[in-house]
Amino acid sequence: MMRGAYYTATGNTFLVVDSRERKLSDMEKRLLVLKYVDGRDGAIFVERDFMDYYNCDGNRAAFCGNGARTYVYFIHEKEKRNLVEFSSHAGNVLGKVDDLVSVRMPSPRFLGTFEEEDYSGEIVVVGVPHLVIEGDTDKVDWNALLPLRHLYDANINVFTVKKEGSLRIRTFERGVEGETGACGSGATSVVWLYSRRTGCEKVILQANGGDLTVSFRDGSAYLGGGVEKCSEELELQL
Ligand SMILES: N[C@H](CCC[C@H](N)C(=O)O)C(=O)O
Repeated sequence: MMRGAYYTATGNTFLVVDSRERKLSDMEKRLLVLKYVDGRDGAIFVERDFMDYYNCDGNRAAFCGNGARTYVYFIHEKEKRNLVEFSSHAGNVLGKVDDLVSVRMPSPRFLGTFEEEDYSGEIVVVGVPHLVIEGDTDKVDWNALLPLRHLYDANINVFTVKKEGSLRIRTFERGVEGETGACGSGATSVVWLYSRRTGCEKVILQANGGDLTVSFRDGSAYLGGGVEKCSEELELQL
């Protein structure tokens, strides 16, 4: 019997499966995702020292920043540890619980710029690919952006600078195929570009589901924010 529960990380919603005692096959993971994610954005498989992540469409993604923060929160809850180190398909992750739940993110990689009819921006990988577009977050037409979502097989982030060090961000997530409450790797992609442009080393992002903080220290990007458990424990039938 596998046990799980639902969590939200700044509005990014997840099924968390406690797989510390029993590793599941890819087929078993896909089955649990399609059966139990039930409208959340994805599923986090908490394995011993490893996080596996699936989007709600049943496909694996290499990384999930808010998912990594939820992994850290889960281990903190169950094993009473404030420092949590684990690996993922995008490399090792260091996590910490203090007033925020924070993780060191995979190093951002710049892939280039894009220029289409009405939109232009940059392509950044933070474990997973993101398009970053500076624009009016009050007037986002996701339907008009769908061709870009598929052309680059990437998540799409639109951001506005509210004031120095304070951004508004909205994200359309691959594998959810819709706008989510927040996206940690997307937030990190946006801030990495903004920081290279302005030198700003700590940024608060207002996502739909709450605030995320991205800061840079010793060349690494750290993502911080809240995490909440929002259901009782469930018994998951394979
Ligand atoms: N919400 C996640 C991103 C999930 C990535 C997934 N949507 C994909 O790239 O396939 C985050 O907080 O980083």
